[in-house]
Amino acid sequence: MKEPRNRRRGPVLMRRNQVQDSTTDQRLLDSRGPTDWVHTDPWRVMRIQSEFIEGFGALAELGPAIAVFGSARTPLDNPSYADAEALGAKLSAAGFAVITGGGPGAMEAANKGASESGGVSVGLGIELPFEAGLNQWVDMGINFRYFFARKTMFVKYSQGFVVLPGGLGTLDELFEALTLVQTRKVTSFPVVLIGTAYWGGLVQWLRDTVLAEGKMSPEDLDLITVTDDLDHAVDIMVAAREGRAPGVTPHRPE
Ligand SMILES: C/C(=C\CNc1ncnc2c1ncn2[C@@H]1O[C@H](COP(=O)(O)O)[C@@H](O)[C@H]1O)CO
Repeated sequence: MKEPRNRRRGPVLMRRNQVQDSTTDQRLLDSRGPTDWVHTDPWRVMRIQSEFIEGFGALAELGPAIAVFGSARTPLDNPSYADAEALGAKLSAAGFAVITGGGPGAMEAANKGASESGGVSVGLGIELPFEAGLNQWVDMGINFRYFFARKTMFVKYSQGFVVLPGGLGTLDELFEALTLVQTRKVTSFPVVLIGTAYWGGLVQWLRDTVLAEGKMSPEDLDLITVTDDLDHAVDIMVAAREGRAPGVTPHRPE
């Protein structure tokens, strides 16, 4: 008797009319057919996964790093630009990689300071409708499509946050950091706001209204330092790295 046509797919055996004429590779490489699946959630989940894989892979061996946030609109001649640039240089000199959002303004300045002083200048860019791309001072850049994947990278790979004057994006990053620490979703890390005149009102409102009305704990406020002194900001980050900062445990116990 003639042996029936058969094909194995892993542990599965198929015979007679169950045998497909095409191979798996052939079907993969065939570009004909519907393409609407690229706009479905299961495919998006794969893209999201790939952003985490790329991010974790690229940043895993970065070493100690500080995230610097601040306005995308800070012009070159603004004192905040000079502060961001000097901060990038000082953090590099203290042995930290500098991670920014990779965009213009304060981000560009911090990357410039880090790069020009021979440090590690990282930009985690985000795809935006009006995006200008990664700034020219980013030496290691990753472009994200999803905000939440990008935010995970800031928190996972930074030992502290320094926040320069900024708008809604900067406030979002600041309050996300504080919320993650408050809810113990992340090991406590220092948050330094640069610019007493710019941030003073916000911190006073947090103290006089939010704290006074029992909507937050005093310890949550202890996380924040407001200063005009860049060296003080860097000292706080160094102290946290060495486990010397009050209320701040070293970020990576492992
Ligand atoms: C607004 C303009 C460009 C925007 N480009 C950005 N590129 C990368 N990251 C950005 C960008 N805009 C906001 N961010 C993130 O939010 C923070 C700054 O937001 P703010 O509202 O300006 O304070 C910053 O830390 C980034 O991570 C063209 O000028």
